[in-house]
Amino acid sequence: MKKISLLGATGSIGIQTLDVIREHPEEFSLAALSAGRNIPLCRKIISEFHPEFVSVKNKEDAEALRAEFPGTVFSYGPDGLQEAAVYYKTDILVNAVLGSVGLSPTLEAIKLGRPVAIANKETLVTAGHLVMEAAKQHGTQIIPVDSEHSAIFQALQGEREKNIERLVVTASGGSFRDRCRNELANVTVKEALNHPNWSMGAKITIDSATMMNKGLEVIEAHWLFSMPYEKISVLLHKESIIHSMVEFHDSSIIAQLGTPDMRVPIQYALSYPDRMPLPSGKRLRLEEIGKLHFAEMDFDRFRCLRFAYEAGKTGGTMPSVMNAANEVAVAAFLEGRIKFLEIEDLIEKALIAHKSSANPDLETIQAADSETRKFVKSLV
Ligand SMILES: NC(=O)C1=CN([C@@H]2O[C@H](COP(=O)(O)OP(=O)(O)OC[C@H]3O[C@@H](n4cnc5c(N)ncnc54)[C@H](OP(=O)(O)O)[C@@H]3O)[C@@H](O)[C@H]2O)C=CC1
Ligand SMILES: CC(=O)[C@@H](O)[C@H](O)COP(=O)(O)O
Ligand SMILES: [Mn+2]
Repeated sequence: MKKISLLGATGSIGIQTLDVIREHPEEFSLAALSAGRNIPLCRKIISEFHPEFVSVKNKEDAEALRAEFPGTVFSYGPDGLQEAAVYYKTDILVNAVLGSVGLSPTLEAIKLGRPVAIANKETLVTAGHLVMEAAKQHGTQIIPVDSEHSAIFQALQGEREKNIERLVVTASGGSFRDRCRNELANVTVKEALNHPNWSMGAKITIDSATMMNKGLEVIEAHWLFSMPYEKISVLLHKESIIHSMVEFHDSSIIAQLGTPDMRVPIQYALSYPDRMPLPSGKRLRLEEIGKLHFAEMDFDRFRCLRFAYEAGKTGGTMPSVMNAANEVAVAAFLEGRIKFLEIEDLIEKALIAHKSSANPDLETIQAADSETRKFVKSLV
């Protein structure tokens, strides 16, 4: 029985992680969780899974829940998130919280040598050097949950790093993949949230439409697989059937395929190195799909992807600045305060205004993050 600590239990990845736990009651149980503001859902999860420890965003919510569930320990805020991540009875942390708030709890779990199944891509983008260094130092396993990185991780099983020619990260193209740039000026939030293949949280769905999601994933791949940016390519693949690939020196390409169902990479991260059935999952039938399509990435159409390669190559605090600017800009777009194309304009302004500090520690990263948030908010 693997006891799980789940950060972001009320989100898209969190809910699908609970689906996996529900399908395998003999193998997995939920020992600790964190939620944000969705208290009705949090309440339902507690009633079904009986976790021992729960953290929520606000103190008042924690107090109300404590009165309702006297057998559970409650906490709140950033400290609570951290306590949930390192809860002493858990065997693995699933980090499915949204945004750079996921960084400190991940680092704390790594220091305990606790395996981390990582969905929260902002952690690796902002502090990949600290995360991977700490994981090496403490012998902690970092297992990717993001579908592309899970695909690469699976394709690399039994392979040697020295034989890799390049990683190929596939991209669906997002909600506006069939529109040119001048058709994007007045797109609505509702249109942007209509992803062609995946059902995901709002923020990542917008990131997918701007191609920032792929930018974050390129940086994530750089750290997870210690691969130089020159050896990471992005390929448009509109069906999201091939979740990513690895090309080797001998020209062989190994790909991982499947239906667009995040429960598969989540379950693989939990059962790794084993595999388990997923009874309610739909099997891929290529004969029903017929054709798969591929196209080269256009960096002028998708400017955010260019920003991400540049920020990643610059390194230091630049990826944190890009990420923080993106988080603020996407939130402003979702609230209807800016237009879609202003997301990339704001990110560009933040990147231009910032002078990167090399090899930053956690405090420097957090300072760059909060200064950027202030700067971008002042422009919105
Ligand atoms: N969705 C997907 O298919 C994929 C997501 N990812 C990554 O996984 C992460 C989560 O994505 P997703 O599940 O879509 O996001 P959602 O927005 O659906 O869920 C986010 C979760 O984080 C919680 N949360 C948000 N802000 C805070 C905060 N400040 N403090 C504490 N908890 C907070 C939310 O709580 P509440 O709702 O209760 O307020 C919710 O539980 C992201 O980094 C994303 O890029 C990666 C691959 C695929
Ligand atoms: C499910 C998942 O991993 C997402 O990151 C997904 O890949 C988004 O798809 P695109 O960014 O390719 O549109
Ligand atoms: Mn992904």
